[in-house]
Amino acid sequence: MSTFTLAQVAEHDNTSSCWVIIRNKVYDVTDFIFNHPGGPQVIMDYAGQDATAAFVPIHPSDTLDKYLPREKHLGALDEGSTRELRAASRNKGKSRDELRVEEAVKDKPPLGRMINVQDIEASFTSCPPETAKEILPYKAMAYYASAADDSISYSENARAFSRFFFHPRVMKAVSGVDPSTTMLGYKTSIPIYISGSALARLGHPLGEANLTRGAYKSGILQMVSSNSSLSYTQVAGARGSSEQPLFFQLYKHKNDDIAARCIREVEELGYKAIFLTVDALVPSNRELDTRAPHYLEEYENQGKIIHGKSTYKSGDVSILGTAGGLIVNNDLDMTWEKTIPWIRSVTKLPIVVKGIQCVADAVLAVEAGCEGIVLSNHGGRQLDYSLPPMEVLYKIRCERPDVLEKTEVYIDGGVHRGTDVLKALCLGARMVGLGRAFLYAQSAYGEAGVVHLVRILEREIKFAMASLGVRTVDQLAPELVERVDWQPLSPKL
Ligand SMILES: Cc1cc2nc3c(=O)[nH]c(=O)nc-3n(C[C@H](O)[C@H](O)[C@H](O)COP(=O)(O)O)c2cc1C
Repeated sequence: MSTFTLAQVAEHDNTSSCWVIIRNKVYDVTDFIFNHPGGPQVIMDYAGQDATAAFVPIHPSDTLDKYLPREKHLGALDEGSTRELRAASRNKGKSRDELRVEEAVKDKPPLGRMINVQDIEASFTSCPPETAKEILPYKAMAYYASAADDSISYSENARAFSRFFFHPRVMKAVSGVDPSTTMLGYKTSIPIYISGSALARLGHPLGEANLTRGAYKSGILQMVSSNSSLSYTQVAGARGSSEQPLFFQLYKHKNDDIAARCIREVEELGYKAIFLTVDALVPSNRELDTRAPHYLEEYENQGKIIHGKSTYKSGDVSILGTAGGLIVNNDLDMTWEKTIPWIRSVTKLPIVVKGIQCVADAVLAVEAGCEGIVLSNHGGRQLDYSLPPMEVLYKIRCERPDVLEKTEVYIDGGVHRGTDVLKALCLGARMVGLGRAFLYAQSAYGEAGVVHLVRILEREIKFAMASLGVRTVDQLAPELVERVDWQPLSPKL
């Protein structure tokens, strides 16, 4: 095997020839941008250098084997350079942000103090530290919490639930309330699932494995992101048993062969359904995330912008942010007529379309024969001012209730309470997904946090079901909720 010195790698730091070091191995990533989403970060920021620390939390361990041709795996660093890198990393010291996180982790409240979903999420500015956002490295917080433009859809997703009130029924037998149900035929202990969200390892070294194990222990279902930070094999390997169902969220690659390989891979690994994401094909404007490197630079310099020394020069603003690079290869030309039959030709797995934002598309998904749809605006992270999914669900209930009979309808975005879940089920949703809440729970408390989050929601759901006068989820009906045209005095955000 060839060996290289640090100086030799450093020579290749231009756009016509980009080499990087990852875990002491040397790779030529010049064309990587074209082959794998996520390439751009490595190329732009780490050409000629050691990219390990930036690469590892974002890319699964099999990324380079899968997407970078063998001839681009150049060899290893020589022994002297490896020692030099090791010494440099020992001497580098901790960043101010790393020290802040260490302190926050020490002060983290015990899990038992977390009595609702908001406790786990907590605000980034709350003092003393109140868990997830505080214990997250700034970059992870900015990526997880960010939303599009002015975050209007993000806040309204949650607020929409405040416009729905219950008509509880009394004198109904409700002992032994049972919130279990099924999704695509797979059993779940409560009607919530983990919605596929990228890069769980930014928040916790075990990342998606925390979600998978937590889902197993609490008996709920998990959708795994195309952009998970563990490989699809590693996530499947984290299952509590080979019977534990996993669903796969697909960003369809523009190259059909690469997309087909991905679908076949997850089918062989035992994933049970394809959730095709259709609402986030192009990078969106998430300013908290875009600003994160600038914020960190100032934070590390105790608030000072060191002019002339900044790594971020004028005209250098990239809205790609932490994950923009992950979706640069998406198929932008998907259609109902072409894409759904194409996926059917590749796999026998059920197809669910994730990211339906209006009644017309819900109808088209049914006509295309999809086994399910997710009403979602990507947690308000894509197109600001897209309607809250709860309002879309209400419109479907009013205008095309047949959709709710013909396919399974799921909803996500802004869900924080058991009552939110039940309002959606009353209107005809079968299941409700949560994205950020699970990322925060696993970041702050690992697998135990995931189980705890499910327990919180289970308690709230059971309480609300009994109070509504229903014993099983199939008794939740539209008559039990009413949409009001006024807003509570302090609607939740
Ligand atoms: C950090 C983050 C990453 C996400 N990554 C993906 C993804 O890779 N694929 C996808 O279809 N949706 C992704 N989503 C959207 C979620 O699946 C889900 O639709 C959304 O988070 C629901 O809103 P909530 O966070 O308010 O619960 C992501 C959401 C977040 C917050």
